[in-house]
Amino acid sequence: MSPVIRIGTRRSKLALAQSGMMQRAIAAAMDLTLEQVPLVEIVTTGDRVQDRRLLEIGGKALFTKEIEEALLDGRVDVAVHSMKDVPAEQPKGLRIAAIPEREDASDAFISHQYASFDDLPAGARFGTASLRRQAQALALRPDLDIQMLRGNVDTRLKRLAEGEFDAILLATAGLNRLGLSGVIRERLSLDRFLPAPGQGALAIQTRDGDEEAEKHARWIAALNHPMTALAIAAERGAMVALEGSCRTAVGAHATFGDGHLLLTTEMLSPDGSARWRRSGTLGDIHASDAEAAAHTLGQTLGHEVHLAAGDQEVVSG
Ligand SMILES: NCc1[nH]cc(CCC(=O)O)c1CC(=O)O
Repeated sequence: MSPVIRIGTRRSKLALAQSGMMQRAIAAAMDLTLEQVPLVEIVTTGDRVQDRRLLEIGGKALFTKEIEEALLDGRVDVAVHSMKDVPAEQPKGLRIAAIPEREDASDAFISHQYASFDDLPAGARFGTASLRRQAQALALRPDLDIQMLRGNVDTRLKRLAEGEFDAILLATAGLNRLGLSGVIRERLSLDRFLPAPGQGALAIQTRDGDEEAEKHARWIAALNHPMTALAIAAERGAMVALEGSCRTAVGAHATFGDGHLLLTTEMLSPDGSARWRRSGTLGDIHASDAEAAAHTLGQTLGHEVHLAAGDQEVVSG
């Protein structure tokens, strides 16, 4: 049987786990076989370059660019991304057709010797390449020795196992999707380690335009989880307002309670010595324009954080 929808994916284990989940969901929703929804592996610059901070080689679009090119040329019909890695602006001709239900948004603490973040001894070697995780860790524990740690999840766990670090942080969602939740020593509180905007969620991207592509987008829309999409709209609104520079440590997380969407967003100085945070709520979450309102809430709070940080030195290096 010939393919009906081809899914472009990075070939890291995490990307394959995530796109495999979506392959099964799409096949089930459309009553297709898995062979009719094949995975097409694409190597991205972000996968090839493992030794420098992403922002030094051009930012997070490096994980999505080659896949988006394949989508635009019609080599694939759908792309599955970690929401966290999707830049604020969609390239012309592409759109996010669905945001499935979010996994756990938290960060996970992983260590062989220490059971929790608070158990780390003075000067412990703490591996991360994320400015946000670095700043949040230093805000609580300025004594930590932050060390550069890039690479996919397996590489990071291997380097921890080899004794290069005392502890590392990884997204809980990625570990859960890989069946590696057993390595987690502590699920960090969302309050102390406010996640990256979109952490734990996936984005299903499609092409605009021709009738075939529109048909795919309508099918894919069945996988959208409206409450997740609303939370993501708010978090990404904050991200847009805060990302004046890619050298900032930014967190944003939205949750639901009492019929309200609650958003918290923050920016930190890279050394964690300063932290600016705002929270706000959106009441009418079932209104037809709720997503736009959530995005506006995010932008407003992000802007307030930006103003509060003012001319402070939030840029390192
Ligand atoms: N930047 C890499 C990346 N992009 C998405 C995830 C995890 C999965 C997710 O957040 O949904 C990870 C790895 C990590 O931060 O541990």
